[in-house]
Amino acid sequence: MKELIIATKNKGKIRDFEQLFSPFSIQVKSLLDIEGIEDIEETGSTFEENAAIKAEAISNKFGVTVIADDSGLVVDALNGAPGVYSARYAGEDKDDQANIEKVLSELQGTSEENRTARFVCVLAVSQPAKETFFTRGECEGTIGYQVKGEHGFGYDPIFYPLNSRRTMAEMRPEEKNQISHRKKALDQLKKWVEQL
Ligand SMILES: O=c1nc[nH]c2c1ncn2[C@H]1C[C@H](O)[C@@H](COP(=O)(O)OP(=O)(O)OP(=O)(O)O)O1
Ligand SMILES: [Mg+2]
Repeated sequence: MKELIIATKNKGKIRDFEQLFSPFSIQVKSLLDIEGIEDIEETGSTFEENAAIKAEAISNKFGVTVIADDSGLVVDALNGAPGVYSARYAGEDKDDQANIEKVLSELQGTSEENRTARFVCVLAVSQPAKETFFTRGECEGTIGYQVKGEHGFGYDPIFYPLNSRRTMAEMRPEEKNQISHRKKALDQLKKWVEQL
């Protein structure tokens, strides 16, 4: 089976990608499969910049094609926060629960119609001797008032996709992967993936 390296250490993303790539018969390899990869500092101020930093660091190190995913939650009432800082919103230790609590507390007193938000996923593709390119997917929704659901990761337990009465964490992985920002970003890579 063909293999593709995704420059991530996030187990939730890895599970999403394993499922999203399985129809293409592509085996996903992550940074958890390769020993001794240090955390890559995400010094950019956009999803594109951070995705490129991650993809190029690993692609240059091994001389192979690499995809990276930089993603996050953009909340309108918080002027776009946590955005590119989603993973580190409540501190450097990247604690999903603490991040969720911080978003809910910042939104205290914000009415239902003002709780609009979207998940954004930018994929960067870095190939030897080629220029890095990007795709982007977004999933619109609203932020709830409490955590609900056991599936998924990150902010899934407080995110209601548009027209859904369930949070993303209440959906089975196959359901999430039909509507997610990650799925939409990967859809735009379909032609490229098929020629791998
Ligand atoms: O489908 C999702 N469902 C829920 N939450 C999500 C999703 N997609 C991204 N998120 C959140 C998780 C994390 O708080 C941030 C990503 O941060 P981001 O830097 O891209 O990833 P990360 O540091 O966890 O792993 P890595 O950089 O190794 O890929 O957005
Ligand atoms: Mg990160």
